[in-house]
Amino acid sequence: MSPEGIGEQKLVYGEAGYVLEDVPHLTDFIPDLPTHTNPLQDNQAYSVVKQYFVNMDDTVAQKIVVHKSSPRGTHFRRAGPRQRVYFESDEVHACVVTCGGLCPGLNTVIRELVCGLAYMYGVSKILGIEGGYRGFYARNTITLTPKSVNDIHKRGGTILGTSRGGHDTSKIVDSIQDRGINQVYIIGGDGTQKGASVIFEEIKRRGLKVSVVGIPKTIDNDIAVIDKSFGFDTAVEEAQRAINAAHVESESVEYGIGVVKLMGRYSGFIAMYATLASRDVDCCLIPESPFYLEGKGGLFEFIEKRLKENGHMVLVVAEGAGQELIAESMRFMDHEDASGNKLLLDVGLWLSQKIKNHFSTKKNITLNLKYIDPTYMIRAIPSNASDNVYCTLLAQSALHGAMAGYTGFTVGPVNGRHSYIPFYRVTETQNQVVITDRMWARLLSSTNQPSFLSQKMVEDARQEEEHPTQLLDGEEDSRNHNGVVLLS
Ligand SMILES: Nc1ncnc2c1ncn2[C@@H]1O[C@H](COP(=O)(O)OP(=O)(O)O)[C@@H](O)[C@H]1O
Ligand SMILES: O=P(O)(O)OC[C@H]1O[C@](O)(COP(=O)(O)O)[C@@H](O)[C@@H]1O
Ligand SMILES: [Mg+2]
Repeated sequence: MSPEGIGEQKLVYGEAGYVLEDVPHLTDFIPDLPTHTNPLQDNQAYSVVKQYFVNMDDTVAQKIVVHKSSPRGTHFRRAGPRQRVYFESDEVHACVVTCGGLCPGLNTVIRELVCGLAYMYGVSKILGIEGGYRGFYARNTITLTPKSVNDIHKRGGTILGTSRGGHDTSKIVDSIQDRGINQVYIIGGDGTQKGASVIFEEIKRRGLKVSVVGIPKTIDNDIAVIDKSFGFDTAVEEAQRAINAAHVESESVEYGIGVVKLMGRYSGFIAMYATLASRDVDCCLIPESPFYLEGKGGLFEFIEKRLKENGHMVLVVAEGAGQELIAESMRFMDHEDASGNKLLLDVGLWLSQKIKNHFSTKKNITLNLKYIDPTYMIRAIPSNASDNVYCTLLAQSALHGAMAGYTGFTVGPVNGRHSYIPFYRVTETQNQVVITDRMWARLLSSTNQPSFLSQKMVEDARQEEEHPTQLLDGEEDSRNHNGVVLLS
C-alpha cells in the first residue's frame, strides 16, 4: 500500500531482495497506445553508438556499497532513449515551466530541452510558460525554438520567469488540456516536485495522454535520492570569491573578522563544500549542527583563540544556521513566503552584531568585522562548465523518458547514472548534511573548529559508530544519505 498522499507505488520485486521502484507509464491508465520507431535510430550522430538504446530491463541501484549477504535493495529505472516511443514527432506539443527560487543552470536546462526535442525527436511545438505555475492560467506563453534559446545558457536566471505560490491544480490541468499540451517539463525544487506530483495525479484521473516530467532544481542541494542538483557546483565555485574577499579584508587589518553568509535554508551543503574547497575558512556554521556562543567550547571562545593565534579569521555561515538562537534572542514570530517556506532571520547580521558586542563589552577589543552577503549574487550567475554538461544530461534524460511514455517522475543521477525516480521519493524527505558522517568530520578536521556537540551527542555518535556508519540496503535509514557527494 502507498503511504498517504503519494499516489500509487509501482514496485517490482526480484531475486535476493531486489526491488524496482518504478515510475508510472501512460499505458498504466491509457491501454492500447500505439508505439513508433524511435527517430534517433536514423540520427547520424547517435546511430553509430553501440547499444544506444537503453535496455528495458536496465535499472540503477540506490546503494552501491554492499556486503556479501546484503539484499540487493532499491533500484530505479535507468534513464535514456528507448527503441519504441509513444509520441510521433508532429504529435508532440511540449511545454516548459520554471518554479521556485533561481538557480544557476535554469536557462541551460530550458535550452537543452528545446534543442533536444527539436534535434533528436523533430518536435516543433514547444511552449514556455511564463512566471512559474501561475503562468499556466494567469500569464502569457512564449514559443521556444532552438534559435530563440541558442544563447540563453550564458545568462543567469530563467528566461521564462519564476514564482512562489499560485499552484492551482485544476486550473493548471485545464490549461494543459485546453492548449493541447501533451508533454509537461517542470523545473523546480521540492515544492515544485510536490506540485508536479498532484498535476500528474489529476492528469491521470482525467485519463489524458500527457507526460509530466520533473527536473529537480535547488541551489541548496537538498533534494533527496539524487547525487547532487545542478547549480550546486557553480554556487560552491562562486562562493570562493566572497570567501577570498573576506580573507583579504580580515588579514589586512588588526582583529579582522570576515563573515560570509551562503545559501542553505535547511541544509548546509554549499557552506560545507565552499569551506572545504577554500581552506581559508576558520569556522563553518550550518543548520544541521546547532552551535552556541558563550562559555566553554562556544563560538566566542574559539574566535578569541583564533584571533590570538592568527590575528584574523573567516567565518562562513549558512543562512539557516542558528535560527533557534536568533528566535530566542529576538522573540520572532514565524513567517512564511507564498509557497509556505519559513522566512529566515538574517543570521549573518545577527551573528556579526553578537560577536562585535561580545568583544567590545567583555574583552575591550574593537573588532574589524566585515560582513559579506553574496547569496543573491551567487544565485543569479550562469552555470559553470560542469553544470552545463550536467544540465544537458538532465534535459536529455527527461525528454527521452517522456517520449518513451513514462510520466509522473523526476529525473536525476543516482550513483552517477541518470534514473527515473517516482515523485514521492524526492518529496518525502530533504537531504541534509549528516554531522556524524565522514564529510562533516573532514570539515571539522580541516578548520579545527569546535564541534559544538554536547557530551550526550558525542556519546550517541560514539554508540552509533559501534554499528556500521554506512547503512546497507535493507537496513533502516531515517537519515538521508546523499551517496556520491557525501560518502567516501
Ligand atoms: N505541497 C505542494 N503542493 C503543490 N504545490 C506546491 C507545494 N509546495 C510548493 N508548491 C508550489 O511549487 C512552486 C515552487 O515551490 P517553492 O517551495 O517556492 O520552491 P521550490 O520548488 O524551489 O522548493 C510554487 O508555485 C508552490 O506553490
Ligand atoms: O528570496 P527567495 O526567492 O525566497 O529565495 C531564498 C531561498 O531560495 C533558496 O536559494 C532555494 O530555495 P528553493 O530551492 O526553495 O528555491 C534558499 O536557499 C533561500 O532561502
Ligand atoms: Mg524548496
